[in-house]
Amino acid sequence: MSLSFKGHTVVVTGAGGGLGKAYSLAFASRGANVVVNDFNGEAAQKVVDEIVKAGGKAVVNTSSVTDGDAVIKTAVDNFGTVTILINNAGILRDRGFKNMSDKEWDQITEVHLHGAFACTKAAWPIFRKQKFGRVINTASAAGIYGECAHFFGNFGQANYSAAKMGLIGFTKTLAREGAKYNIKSSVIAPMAASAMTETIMPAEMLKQMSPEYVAPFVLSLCHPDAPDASGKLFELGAGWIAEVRWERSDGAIFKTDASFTPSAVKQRWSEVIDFGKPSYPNAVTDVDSVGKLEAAKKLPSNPQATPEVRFDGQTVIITGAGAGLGRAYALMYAKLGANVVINDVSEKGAAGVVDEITKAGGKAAAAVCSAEDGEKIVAVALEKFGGVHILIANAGILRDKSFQSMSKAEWDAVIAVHLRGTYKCAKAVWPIFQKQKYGRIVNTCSQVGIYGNFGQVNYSTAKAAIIGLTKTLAIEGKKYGIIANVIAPSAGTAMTSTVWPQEMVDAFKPDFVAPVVGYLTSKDNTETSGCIFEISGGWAAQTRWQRTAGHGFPHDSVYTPEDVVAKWKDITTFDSRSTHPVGSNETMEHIWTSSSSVAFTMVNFKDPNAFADPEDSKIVADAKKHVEPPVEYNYTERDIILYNLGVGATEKELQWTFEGHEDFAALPTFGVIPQFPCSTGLPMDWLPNYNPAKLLHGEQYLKIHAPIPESGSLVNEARILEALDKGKAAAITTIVETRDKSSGKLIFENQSTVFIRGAGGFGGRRQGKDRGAASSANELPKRNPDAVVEERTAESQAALYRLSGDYNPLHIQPEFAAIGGFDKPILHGLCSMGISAKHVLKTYGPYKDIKVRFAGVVYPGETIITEMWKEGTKVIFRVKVKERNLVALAAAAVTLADDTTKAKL
Ligand SMILES: CCCCCCC[C@@H](O)CC(=O)SCCNC(=O)CCNC(=O)[C@H](O)C(C)(C)COP(=O)(O)OP(=O)(O)OC[C@H]1O[C@@H](n2cnc3c(N)ncnc32)[C@H](O)[C@@H]1OP(=O)(O)O
Repeated sequence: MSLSFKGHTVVVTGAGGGLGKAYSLAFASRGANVVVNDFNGEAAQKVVDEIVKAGGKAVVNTSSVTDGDAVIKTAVDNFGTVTILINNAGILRDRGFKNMSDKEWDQITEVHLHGAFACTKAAWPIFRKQKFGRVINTASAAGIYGECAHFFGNFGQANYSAAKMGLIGFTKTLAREGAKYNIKSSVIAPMAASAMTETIMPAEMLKQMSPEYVAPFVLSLCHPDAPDASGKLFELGAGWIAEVRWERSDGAIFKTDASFTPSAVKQRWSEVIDFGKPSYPNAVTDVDSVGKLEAAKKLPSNPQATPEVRFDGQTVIITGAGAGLGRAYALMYAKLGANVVINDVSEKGAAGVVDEITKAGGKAAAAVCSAEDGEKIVAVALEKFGGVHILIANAGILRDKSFQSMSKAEWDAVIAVHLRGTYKCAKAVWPIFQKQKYGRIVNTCSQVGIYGNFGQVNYSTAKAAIIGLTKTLAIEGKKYGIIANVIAPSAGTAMTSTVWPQEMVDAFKPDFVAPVVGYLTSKDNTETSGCIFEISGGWAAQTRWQRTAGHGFPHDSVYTPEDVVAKWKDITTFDSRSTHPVGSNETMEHIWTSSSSVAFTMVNFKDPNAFADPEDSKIVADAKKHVEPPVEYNYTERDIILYNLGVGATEKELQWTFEGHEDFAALPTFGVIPQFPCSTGLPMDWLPNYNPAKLLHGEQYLKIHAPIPESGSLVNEARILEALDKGKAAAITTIVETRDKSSGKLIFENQSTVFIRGAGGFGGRRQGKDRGAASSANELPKRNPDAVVEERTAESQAALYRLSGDYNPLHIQPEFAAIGGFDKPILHGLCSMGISAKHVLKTYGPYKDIKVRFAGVVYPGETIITEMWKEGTKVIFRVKVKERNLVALAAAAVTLADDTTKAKL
């Protein structure tokens, strides 16, 4: 199949450079007429010239995207119609949330949201009439995850994250509204090199991150013969493409009576966030709310956590609290000891709730104004109660209309109250929360924002945008003790009564949502932040992203739209390889891997040929095909302490040996431990003359991808990466990826080489391939070491260390050691590594990867000398055994953590 766009007219906004230019050239090269929109007329003209020179047809349009009519008119005037609209124009106004100005917020909303609305709105009637239309909206990893990859060195994108996530909601509703008219809308989160990234990316990667690697996919989404991708979200870059969808936990159902309290929610919180039985909803109707409410009614009273969740002395601001959900929250907080600020535009409504609370002996004050007047509301809290600890942004309105007939005023009103109102309130409490290093925020989304809904394009966009905003707040607030979550509640309120039947309005009481909000904003919630919860009638569940493993096209040439169609299944199949990314770093890693010949992370462990090498002998090729089933590793603080002690941490170093210390943490080399149950399971008996007593640890590489949790469940996957025939010996390298069990987030990558004496002679490769940072070849600088640390190991060091998971008898049993050729048991290689890495950590601070070669044996009781040389971001080191003046660790180095990683490690 060849995908031609002859007869199509494509409008590309922001097409003077970057992605927009790449789209324009690609469409034109396949026969489409192109309107190259850019406010920079010169840049747009250059693109048009290039197209025309190549024999294509294109015209310039320099209107602002907010003047969608003018943009689309250029298409109609020049080519008679428009069939495809690529909403690509965008700007950045990055700023930490505290310092973000309203102007910076509004400018982003204006271009991304109002711009996409205006252009799509102008094209829509034409699409409907001709019964064909394609819309591509441009989101970003920043929108999906609330942050841009730290690779780009970027923090401070609350405005951009909100707008980009808003466009995902926008697309989902457009897809529903257009279905009947063959109008399909998809949304992409592309990663491509730009002026901004040029300074920090290696040249090879820059080439592969070019917009040319994004454009073919966009073409494939727009072609009439391509697979249907309407309403779908894709992440892509450097030739790697994956689909992203929502995944929801089964959640917990609570008895809907007086025992449904924040304490009851606390008691069963682990059930709410348990993804053991996930579902993949696609629409607001994909939940049996009535069934759940019925089930809730039949339950016995809810068990309560002790001590009770309370809010004594805390002040809560609730917007839109004059009725409905806001009122229910207010009554609950007041009952549990909080001072409550009741914000509402209705004076009567606010006064009524204040009265109700005061009469019941509680404390409340009214703030009668729009939610957009965040400062005024906060001023009331400060004046009446002297502070603020919790913000519930709840105010909202509906202006439902089909997209075709929605007016700009209806669009603007909903975006203003929901999105800008939420922003303004969060902005007003932020400096207070930052200063007091405490704050809780619950923002209000809706299932309509998550899944899209017919007739609510304004509402779904605003609500989705609130998800993006909240995720950024969670990220930026973390170091200040600020926790922010977003809820999608369904309850019978004045607002829903306009769209729900009365019996549902009566049944789904706002009181059945409030306790979850209470728990989320309590002191008791110290972990859950940046998450989305769907709540209705006693049921609460968490909703998160799930992403396919996707497909990475090879980089020898740019892939084509036809290639995309051929690989559609790989791109869009959700299976056991799918992940639950929570940050854009994971996207970056994926892209980085797919575009780098030396990185091995994120390999497809299920692909038996993942490490196939034409130079391998048959026996090696077969061994590499072995796929070990994933193995779990569960641990607690106790395991961390045991490990830390095993590598010489002392009772004086409480951050490593006392779980109550405020900086309690695992030493970074703990990262080699969780893989043990998995990597040691890989069969080695295919090697000739294999004798486990002759096995020595040869090399180790550890990369730490994410902060090490203090406890948890991790899942390991292991494969043989390389098998070298060293003649007399075999050098076998395994690769293990260790992920967080619930989020799927990559935490560690290990590459371990074992040297098995007497097991060579099986043929094939003798020298290893370049494994990038994992390769061992560090020349020692020709100067004296910059730092030296000495530490005597204990006679019992190996006996203690082995309890962390390496039970090899070589380290404890004299007879076994004798078979291995040693007079007495030897120290674990990884124990020596852990001790010396601790020296590096104490001298130079945290690092994000480490590699060593075990060059000589260390015996327990001997003294380790770590010599260090700082070379830029690397610390090269060598370990000697003092008593025998022998090198034990050679070719050793760490890469120091940059500032961003440091904050996270
Ligand atoms: C979690 C994942 C699983 C991990 C399981 C680990 C289980 C643990 O319980 C086991 C341990 O902890 S053992 C203790 C730690 N290790 C040691 O003490 C080994 C110390 N090293 C040695 O004795 C020698 O270097 C020795 C014996 C390794 C090599 O010495 P020689 O035989 O003299 O080799 P040499 O002549 O110098 O070189 C031959 C070829 O081999 C390559 N090579 C050398 N040292 C290597 C090493 N450490 N790792 C990998 N390759 C190594 C050389 O480059 C050379 O290659 P070529 O011939 O192609 O040039």
